[in-house]
Amino acid sequence: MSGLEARQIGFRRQGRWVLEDVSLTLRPGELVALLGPNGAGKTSLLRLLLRLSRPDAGRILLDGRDIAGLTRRHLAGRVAYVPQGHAVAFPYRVADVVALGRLAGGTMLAPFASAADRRAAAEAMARLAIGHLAERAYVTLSGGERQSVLIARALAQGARLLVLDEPEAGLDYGQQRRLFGLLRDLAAGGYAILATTHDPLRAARVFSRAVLLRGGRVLADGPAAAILSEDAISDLYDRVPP
Ligand SMILES: Nc1ncnc2c1ncn2[C@@H]1O[C@H](COP(=O)(O)OP(=O)(O)OP(=O)(O)O)[C@@H](O)[C@H]1O
Repeated sequence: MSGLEARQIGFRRQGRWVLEDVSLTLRPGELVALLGPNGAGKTSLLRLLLRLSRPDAGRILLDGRDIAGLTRRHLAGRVAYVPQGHAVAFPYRVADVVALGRLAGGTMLAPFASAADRRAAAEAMARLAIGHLAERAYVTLSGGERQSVLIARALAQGARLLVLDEPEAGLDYGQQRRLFGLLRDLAAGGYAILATTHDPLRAARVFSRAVLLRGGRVLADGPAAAILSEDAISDLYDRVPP
């Protein structure tokens, strides 16, 4: 299968299963929301998919191959991570932060960006309409601008699977609308996108699929509009986990 697949993942921390029997697929063209109350295990799952942690049970496959055996370069060429904009503070110009994506994908030979790297970074910035920020220092940007830069960095990386951690955090309404419009366009263009979100009502409208996680287990997985009913949302957030 082309894409990412978690098969019956288990993840233990301090003698407790943080994730148990979690299966999930992410295929080209899908825009998948990962929802769940605080502590449900969303971040832990993202970290496993990005190979930042190793599962204690089950396997994670990328294009049918276990990610445990892939080179860092191969993985970064396929899967890009977009952290929360306010969580990272690069001490660089915006154009350099975007070009860092080329380094992650192994297409840029450190420490200098080639003409092709600069072109890829410029294209990604144009796509996010942030070309005018290229010479600004990243740390001086607003939350929305930072989020756009981090998505541009992921696009410059060349990976077609994007994993985003609460991309709407800290963005005003207009910026959120533009962000989700962009994610939809990318999915329509064949990108596979998985994003955590704390906004089930928007997820029902915008995402093609939703995966509901509670107490480290998958509660539901299916078409976002169908499974994010009012009852399902209150079941997800209002019931105390076992
Ligand atoms: N390294 C660790 N050691 C101990 N407990 C951990 C560790 N990592 C995660 N946990 C626990 O696992 C559970 C899931 O955490 P996780 O951060 O994945 O949840 P989350 O769904 O992302 O929550 P939030 O919405 O608050 O960000 C929490 O109870 C957390 O305390």
